[in-house]
Amino acid sequence: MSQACTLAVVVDAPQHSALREALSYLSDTAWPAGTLVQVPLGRRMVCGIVWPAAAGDPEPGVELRPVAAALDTLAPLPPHWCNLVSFAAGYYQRSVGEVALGAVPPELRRLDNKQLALRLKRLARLTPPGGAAPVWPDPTPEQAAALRAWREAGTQPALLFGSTGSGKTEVYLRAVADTLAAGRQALVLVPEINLTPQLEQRFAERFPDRLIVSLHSGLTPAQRLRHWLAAHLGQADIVLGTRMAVFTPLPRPGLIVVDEEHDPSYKSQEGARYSARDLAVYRGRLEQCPVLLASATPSLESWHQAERGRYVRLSMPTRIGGGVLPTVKFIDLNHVPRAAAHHEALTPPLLAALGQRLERGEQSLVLLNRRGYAPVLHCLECGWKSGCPHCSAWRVFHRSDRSLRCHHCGYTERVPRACPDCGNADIRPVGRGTERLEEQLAEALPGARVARIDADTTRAKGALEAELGRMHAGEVDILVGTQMVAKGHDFRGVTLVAVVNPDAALFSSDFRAGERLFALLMQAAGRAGRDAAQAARSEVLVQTWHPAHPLYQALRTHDYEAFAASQLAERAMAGLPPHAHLALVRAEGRTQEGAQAWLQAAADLAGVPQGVTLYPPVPMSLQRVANIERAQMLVEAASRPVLQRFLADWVPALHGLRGDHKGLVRWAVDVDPLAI
Ligand SMILES: Nc1ncnc2c1ncn2[C@@H]1O[C@H](COP(=O)(O)OP(=O)(O)OP(=O)(O)O)[C@@H](O)[C@H]1O
Ligand SMILES: [Zn+2]
Repeated sequence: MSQACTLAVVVDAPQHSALREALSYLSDTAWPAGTLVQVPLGRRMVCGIVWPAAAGDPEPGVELRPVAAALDTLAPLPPHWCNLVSFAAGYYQRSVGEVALGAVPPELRRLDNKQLALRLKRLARLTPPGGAAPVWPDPTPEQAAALRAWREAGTQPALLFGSTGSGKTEVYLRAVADTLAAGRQALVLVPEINLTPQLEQRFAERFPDRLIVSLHSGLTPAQRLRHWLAAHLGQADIVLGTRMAVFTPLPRPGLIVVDEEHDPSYKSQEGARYSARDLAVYRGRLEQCPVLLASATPSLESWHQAERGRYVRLSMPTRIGGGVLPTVKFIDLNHVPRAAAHHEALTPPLLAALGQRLERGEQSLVLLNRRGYAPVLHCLECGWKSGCPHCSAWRVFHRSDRSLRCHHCGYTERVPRACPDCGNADIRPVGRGTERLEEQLAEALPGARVARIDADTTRAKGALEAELGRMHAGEVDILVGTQMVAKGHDFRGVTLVAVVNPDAALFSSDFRAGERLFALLMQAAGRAGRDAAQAARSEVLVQTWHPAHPLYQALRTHDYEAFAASQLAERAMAGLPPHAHLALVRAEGRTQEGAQAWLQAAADLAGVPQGVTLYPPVPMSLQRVANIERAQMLVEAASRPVLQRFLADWVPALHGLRGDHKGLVRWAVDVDPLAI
């Protein structure tokens, strides 16, 4: 057989995770970069992608093996796609192969040319649904100005900073229309697609003659493959997806929208811990395509970029219809009778406000960011608490199935009838979660139609859509829920948003906790008074022990800008992002000492350059999960390039440390971590 050339191929090989670059294979065809291939690795046959890199010289004495097969029925992945993947792998310190193969549908890896040809043929059946000619509302003056400024911005990233209910969606729908008219494709990223079934509907109505596909983890493997192929082959004009969709190959990219760009779910929490928002901005630059970030509460990173003029800021302070934002009031728990304040989530003023909405036939939203019935069970006799035997956490009491469940490792048991330690029958729930709150509301307000939305009530397929549908149809008076109810919904009948007690985040050790809480409360507040006719009597009630806290005062005046300015000033003083750049090295081991010893050994390997600080290893705040001890070490640098250069030198060497540390289970680097 003639073996004409050597190809660089990336493979996903977890057992060789130190293999960060491409491997060399022989091939008698010079497959172009971006071609999927089957190659031998050890004794296995694995899927790989031909990479646009010079194939390295084989080590002397090593015989190169041939490419076994190429999936050449598929158009090669475009060069920009390969560049994006290479960048992401380098930036987040993972192997190119892991990121590359992780970004193609798993189904694709299993197909041969014949099977793929069949799928491609079936793809022709994907056609736009058609439908009535769309009705486009006239843009408001603010929307029109934002669009003008966006068109002038060209390929400079834009931050669409618009109040909740200011009609940001309408602006990017128009931007998408521009893009399609220019013959290009639009990629629209949203935090969680299931939370916004309305959005897909809106896109379908506006673009009846265009093929719109979605990409998210809720699809079947076959659907995911079909949608991905439609995007890659240019058949789909619009791709609507969650963070994973940032890697969708597009032959004619013309626009990337990142809606609710502040949302933490854009940052992956496993594998390559990438930020889809940051990669979207990088991708825009790479492909010379505009990027539109939208939020009422931008991340401080994006806000900072807008302040520095790197992003064009498009402001839309006014709500559609001219409605005002709801009045924010605080229920000072210090002034509520003590028993009521400590033991009941529902203070008399809160119940009165809810009762008033019931009388008027208006809807209320009650936010409590903790699911389950109670966070812990407690024995009044001996002090036993429902700890998880495998984690440093309490197990949560779920009343619906009378279980004690660990939310970290999943360990579940039936609730004991009596205290497992002393046999006392009087064990009680302490504190409350949404399940208990729902029960207390139903008791306190007989006749009210109370519903609940959280991760427990929405596990079944279609359950969330059904509940949201009932809410939109006015069949629910009071909706209780976690942060899921605060996001993006265009509820028309809500005039009261109550927040039971969000204080914990005020005193968190995590420097981003304040930013997250402020965004959550602003977003929750944004669900009230969206119908301009009801806006003036809409209210937000926050129950708190600290009504004078500056965060709450900024919330009272809906003043994101003041909040952002004070936070950024604090972060500048403290040397925190976006004024500094962080990475976390995490180690998990059978013992805490083992995990920390590995981190210490890693630190000893580092030649720490000027501008980089390496902090000592410490236990993570949730120290043990599923019997694994966790520790972390913070790396701080004055600038992004300094951090990147340091990590690029240091992290590859850490792969060699493993052998000396038997107690180590795994380790990983988190670049730009969300929480520390
Ligand atoms: N120009 C317009 N004319 C009439 N109605 C509009 C216009 N623009 C938007 N709307 C309507 O106003 C409501 C709020 O718009 P939208 O949901 O886009 O707000 P948003 O800025 O995305 O809010 P949030 O940040 O809270 O999600 C929607 O019901 C939308 O249909
Ligand atoms: Zn556990």
